[in-house]
Amino acid sequence: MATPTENSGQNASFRARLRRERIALREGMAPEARAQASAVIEAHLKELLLPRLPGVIAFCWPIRSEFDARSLLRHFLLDRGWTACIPVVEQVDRPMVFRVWSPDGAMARDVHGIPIPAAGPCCHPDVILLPLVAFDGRGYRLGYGGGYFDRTLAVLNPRPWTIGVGYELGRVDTIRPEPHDVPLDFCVTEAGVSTPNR
Ligand SMILES: Nc1nc2c(c(=O)[nH]1)N(C=O)[C@@H](CNc1ccc(C(=O)N[C@@H](CCC(=O)O)C(=O)O)cc1)CN2
Ligand SMILES: Nc1ncnc2c1ncn2[C@@H]1O[C@H](COP(=O)(O)OP(=O)(O)OP(=O)(O)O)[C@@H](O)[C@H]1O
Repeated sequence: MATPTENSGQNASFRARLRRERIALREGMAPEARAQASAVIEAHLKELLLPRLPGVIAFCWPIRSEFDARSLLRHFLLDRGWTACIPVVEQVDRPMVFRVWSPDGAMARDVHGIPIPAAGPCCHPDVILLPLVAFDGRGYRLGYGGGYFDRTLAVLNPRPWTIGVGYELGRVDTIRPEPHDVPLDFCVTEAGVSTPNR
């Protein structure tokens, strides 16, 4: 029988392989297919968010062909009273902080080279849009393997609503969750809004 160390080693290589595979699939999407799926995702996010009272919403600056939430924010949320913010990695392997973003604000880069607002107050999001590399039916997600969202959700009090956002090509039977993985409240893809079944 495998020891726990062997199991966690196998899990780590399974997750690393899944990440590589699903990032490659996403980056290989045809531009028209991505645009079409993105428009549908945006419509589903509107269904989910617009009936709510405006609050503070966190999103990630899109990299590596992730869904781009900026049009939703610019055209539907900011002028209805929502405030947008972006997670900032200030220190490697530490929880992230959130910095208010506005469309015309200056940008800088975090320690991983991801665009972040150059300045601006910190805030506490009510809702977070989390990019998905892979996800499963129980609402567990894989990102780029930094553990940043799990670390951040472990310390955010009150806990924001978490909405995983990605393409159907990220869906898998199981990401093989580990004890630190925090499940999502919702997953939104071009196939619709799903409430994870746990
Ligand atoms: N657009 C976007 N921004 C985001 C996230 C995300 O998923 N998407 N994050 C979600 O949590 C956080 C950053 N997560 C990261 C997790 C791991 C690595 C990382 O290990 N980078 C390696 C190089 C990776 C590579 O070569 O591709 C490194 O910097 O050494 C970077 C960022 C915050 N910002
Ligand atoms: N709450 C936590 N406290 C301490 N370490 C953590 C915590 N959450 C995650 N980690 C560490 O981060 C590592 C990477 O986590 P994981 O593989 O879940 O990343 P990910 O969810 O894909 O990344 P990201 O959130 O950055 O997109 C884990 O192996 C674990 O060691």
